[in-house]
Amino acid sequence: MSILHDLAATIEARKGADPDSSWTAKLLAKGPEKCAEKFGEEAIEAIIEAVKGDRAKLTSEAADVLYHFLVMLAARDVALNDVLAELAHRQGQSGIAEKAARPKG
Ligand SMILES: N=c1c2ncn([C@@H]3O[C@H](COP(=O)(O)OP(=O)(O)OP(=O)(O)O)[C@@H](O)[C@H]3O)c2ncn1[C@@H]1O[C@H](COP(=O)(O)O)[C@@H](O)[C@H]1O
Repeated sequence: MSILHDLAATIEARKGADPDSSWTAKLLAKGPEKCAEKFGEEAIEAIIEAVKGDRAKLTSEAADVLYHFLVMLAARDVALNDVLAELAHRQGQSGIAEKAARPKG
């Protein structure tokens, strides 16, 4: 099992846990909108480090992004495996070819 799967399982197990004992439970208790907002904040922090070019800080912020991304998915009951299956489905398909094949309008 990958670290992302382990983390997703931990997050899932925090649903309904005591918000005073777990950051994940606290975040989930605030609802999916707050989880999405927090993900957005973390993404912006990662963007700032990417623009600055500080690789160590970008690495740390990227970890925050991945964690909060998984919390956001869990808040809306979207399984990590479904996201990975979507990525697998896209494998071998060029992004340029996919865009060109989209219906016009
Ligand atoms: N990977 C993480 C992880 N990354 C970041 N965070 C927390 O996310 C929070 C938000 O980080 P910020 O720096 O943005 O916090 P902040 O600036 O105080 O937040 P604001 O008040 O500004 O909104 C911090 O409390 C971090 O500790 C995480 N909390 C938990 N995990 C994982 O989730 C597991 C379960 O954690 P608990 O749910 O707390 O038991 C842990 O064992 C870890 O594996």
